[in-house]
Amino acid sequence: MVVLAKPPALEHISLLRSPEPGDYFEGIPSVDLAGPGAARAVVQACERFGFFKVVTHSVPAGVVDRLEAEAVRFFASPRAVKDAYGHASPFGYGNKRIGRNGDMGWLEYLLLAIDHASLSKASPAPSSSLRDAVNEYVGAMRGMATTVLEMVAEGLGVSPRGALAEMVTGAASDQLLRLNHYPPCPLMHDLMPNCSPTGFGEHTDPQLVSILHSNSTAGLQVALHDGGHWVSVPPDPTAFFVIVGDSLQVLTNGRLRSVKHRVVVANRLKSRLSMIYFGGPPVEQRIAPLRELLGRDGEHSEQSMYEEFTWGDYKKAAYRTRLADNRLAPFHRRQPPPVAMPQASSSPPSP
Ligand SMILES: C=C1C[C@]23C[C@H]1CC[C@H]2[C@@]12CCC[C@@](C)(C(=O)O1)[C@H]2[C@@H]3C(=O)O
Ligand SMILES: O=C(O)CCC(=O)C(=O)O
Repeated sequence: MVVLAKPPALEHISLLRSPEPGDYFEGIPSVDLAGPGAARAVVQACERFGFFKVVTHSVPAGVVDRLEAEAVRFFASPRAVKDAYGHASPFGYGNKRIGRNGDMGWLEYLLLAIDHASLSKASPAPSSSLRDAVNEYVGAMRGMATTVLEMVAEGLGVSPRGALAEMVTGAASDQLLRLNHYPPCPLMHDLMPNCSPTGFGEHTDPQLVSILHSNSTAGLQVALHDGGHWVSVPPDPTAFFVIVGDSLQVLTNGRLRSVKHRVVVANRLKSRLSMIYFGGPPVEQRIAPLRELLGRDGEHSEQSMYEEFTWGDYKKAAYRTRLADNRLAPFHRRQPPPVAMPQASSSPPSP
């Protein structure tokens, strides 16, 4: 048996089967947020996939292009310059290491905290032009997150319509932006053409919603709720992708489900560049199913599937986990014992 050694740069990075052209999944729902029936379409997509594509939106191309150009410039700068922006812990520049517990991927990134509507002082800004581009981009993402969450509320019959949206746009909300750069890895493809390095390992996002944009290099895969198969998402730099997070799953008592996703670095020539906005609530926010979804006026048709927690509790627990862990599992309520059927006195004893 021939055992091929992984190049040292790839040590600790797991390999995935290289996707084939036929792996592109064409069934990802597309939603025009301004179109008729958008609220229903958003809820349906979130229930079925926990993921959808926003096709018609009002984010000017210039806002995306400006941030993308800043990101390209930053990632092209010398390593020493990038390292000056901190080894992401959690904010700042990170290279291969994700989180604190040993996860590694074939990428470099800049993870930034957002205070209300602009880059937080806790996040180092590589340049004032990058800071401006981030602030402008985050403004657009907050707008889109608001629309999406208002539609979720409307589609589920929750009032007020802003109940979910205000959790991520209020002054104390906990928002993040990550710029990811996945360089190609031709050496790996020469060694093992059927395998590709993991760019970003499988995980669900802890927040309510995440909004992803990428250039035209493929790599994103999502796990289908129906069967758990991994499918490749066709890239579309004119669109945005909305990802349901764990907190929205709990707030809707499991009606909308967070989606597992990952990135595989399969293009041997071109970098993938992605920008992802994470909409999280204030630290003190109680995360529990919305009252309307548990039945009204004491007519308790449905019980909460989760133990109650705050976003602060969840985040603290999340930072102790590995990327692929199921972070909601510890908060799942155990099913109440089944109610015993009364025995009819005339029934014969069971054998
Ligand atoms: C192993 C990790 C890495 C975490 C924390 C912990 C579990 C979940 C990861 C994420 C996933 C979504 C974005 C992020 C920013 C988040 O909020 O949770 C990530 C964070 C990080 O990259 O630092
Ligand atoms: O780069 C991508 O397409 C996905 C990135 C991602 O999942 C993340 O940054 O949490």
